[in-house]
Amino acid sequence: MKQYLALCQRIIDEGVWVENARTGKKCLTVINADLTYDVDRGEFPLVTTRKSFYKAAIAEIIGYLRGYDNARDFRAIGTRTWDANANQNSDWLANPVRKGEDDCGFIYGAVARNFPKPDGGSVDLLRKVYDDLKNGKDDRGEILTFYHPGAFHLGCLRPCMYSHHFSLLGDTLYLNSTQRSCDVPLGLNFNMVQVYFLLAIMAQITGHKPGKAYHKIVNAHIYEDQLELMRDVQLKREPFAPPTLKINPDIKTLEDLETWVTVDDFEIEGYQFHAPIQYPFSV
Ligand SMILES: Nc1nc(=O)c2c([nH]1)NC[C@@H]1CN(c3ccc(C(=O)N[C@@H](CCC(=O)O)C(=O)O)cc3)CN21
Ligand SMILES: O=c1ccn([C@H]2C[C@H](O)[C@@H](COP(=O)(O)O)O2)c(=O)[nH]1
Repeated sequence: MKQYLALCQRIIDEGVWVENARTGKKCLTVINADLTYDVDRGEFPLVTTRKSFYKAAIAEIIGYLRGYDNARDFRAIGTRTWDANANQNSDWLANPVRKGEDDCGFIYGAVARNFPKPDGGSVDLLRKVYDDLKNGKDDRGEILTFYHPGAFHLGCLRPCMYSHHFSLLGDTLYLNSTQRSCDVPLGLNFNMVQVYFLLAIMAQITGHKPGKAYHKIVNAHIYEDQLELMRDVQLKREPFAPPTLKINPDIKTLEDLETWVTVDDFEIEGYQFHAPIQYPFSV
């Protein structure tokens, strides 16, 4: 939480205004931030200086792991985060590949679970990483990537947190996640939860202890219409101690995650938070 607030303050102190053509808004921007989550100590990086909807963040990443490609499926598992990008982005609405209401196209997990090979067919990247880790193997390339520059025209948005690289040291699992673009007031609130969650759940279903998760952000920004709320409201509040995430111990395999798991298999203990803040969202 302290590192989150420090990043917000750094953007305000050192950020540079950058025009963004896609949203038509200016963003106060810094380049490069490195966050570390102590998954081994169970410190869940949930924002406490406003109420955070962590179940929606978990639902979103479960949707990625399942390879979802439409906002309806994301809603059914507990998040509305893809509604706007699927249905309100004018470039996407005009794209002939869009399959109608709620379609997101070829994005995130839909790419990773069915990554096209240049010589034909596709690879399921998550299955490869999972099978290797479950067998105690780390070939120094246990990478789940959502990034396929040759397929950007087939989806409503390029992935932001686009790469998750797992490593085994003895029986401890580590994760390095990389994010190219980060909406710090809204998106990062979710992305911190997701990086922690991904290491914790992969450790559980592959039978390892979780170590640290390292989260690299390249372009970290605050949109012009979010600045006042961040500077004058959220940053004036004192953070609380981090809560703990409890994961249903019956989740034992990737198949469990793909089939019966819901957001109610994840609960937090000891979450103290300040009042919600509604930040504007840019499509
Ligand atoms: N501009 C922008 N920022 C993002 O963070 C973002 C995108 N676009 N597009 C793709 C996904 C969608 N994400 C989202 C979308 C909405 C919220 C959001 O509205 N969060 C609210 C309420 C969540 C709830 O009630 O469940 C919040 O206060 O955190 C967060 C992340 C993250 N990504
Ligand atoms: O997980 C996510 C997904 C998206 N974002 C933010 C980062 C940017 O503000 C927009 C994406 O816009 P681009 O023009 O494609 O960079 O969404 C996020 O923070 N986290």
